Amino acid sequence: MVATLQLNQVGVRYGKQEVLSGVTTPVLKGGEVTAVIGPNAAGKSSLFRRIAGLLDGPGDIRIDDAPLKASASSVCYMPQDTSVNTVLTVYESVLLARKQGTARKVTDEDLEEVDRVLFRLQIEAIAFKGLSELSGGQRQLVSLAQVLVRDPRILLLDEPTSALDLHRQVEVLALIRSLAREREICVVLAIHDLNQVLRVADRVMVIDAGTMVSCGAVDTVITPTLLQNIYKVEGRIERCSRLCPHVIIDGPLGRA
Ligand SMILES: Nc1ncnc2c1ncn2[C@@H]1O[C@H](COP(=O)(O)OP(=O)(O)OP(=O)(O)O)[C@@H](O)[C@H]1O
Repeated sequence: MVATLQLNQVGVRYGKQEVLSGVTTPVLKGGEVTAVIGPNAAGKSSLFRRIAGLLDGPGDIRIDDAPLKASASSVCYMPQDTSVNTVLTVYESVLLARKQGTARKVTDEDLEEVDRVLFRLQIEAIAFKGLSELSGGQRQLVSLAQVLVRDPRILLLDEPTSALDLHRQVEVLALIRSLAREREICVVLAIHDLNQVLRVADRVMVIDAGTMVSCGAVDTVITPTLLQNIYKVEGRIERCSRLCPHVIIDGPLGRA
């Protein structure tokens, strides 16, 4: 069955401070990638934590047309901060993530799935390294392995490529996109690089100052007006010789 996610008037408060309010989306469908963009401190991570069930707040979150509480196990969330404090190896941590929340014994299928995910992320070579010995980029790839191995229906990725080199960014985003299609899972990812958004996303949600200011097809949302209004820069969207759209920034607003 194709996964679905829908938000209705969703908000987040920290104590008395409201940092997000009234986020309402159309039904986000499995097979699609939705990019969440917006300036620093706009509320993107808070939205992810709310959908992951880590924060309470107003509004209704429905997964596969059921309330979040009934289907929380379908959601896997990769936070922005992937720092670790553990003596586990990469392999152990990914296997533990696979078993998370269950008391059952490890099966051959679990081991095969761990191998498969490490292979797809091309991190088999570091499988038996300790997590504390990894570089920032390696740590981010392992965090990604830890969520992918759980076979999520709703995959929430908060800046999953921020520590990766360009080659890895392109590969990982292509992998995420093909996993969304293959497994019909609903992927929602926060990402700052608008050119990567143009490559990977089917839909874009823009969060600014705690509200959702638009949600729609990539080419209708990523426009010179968005660059001006949200990012305060002058820019254009142009197609390269292979007809792929690219964002070109001319400079800060008023000084281009
Ligand atoms: N645990 C917290 N307690 C209180 N306020 C918080 C907490 N976490 C975040 N905030 C505040 O909520 C607002 C939104 O933060 P959030 O991390 O959701 O933004 P973001 O859009 O993900 O930003 P960035 O792009 O910089 O990662 C900010 O003003 C931030 O200071």
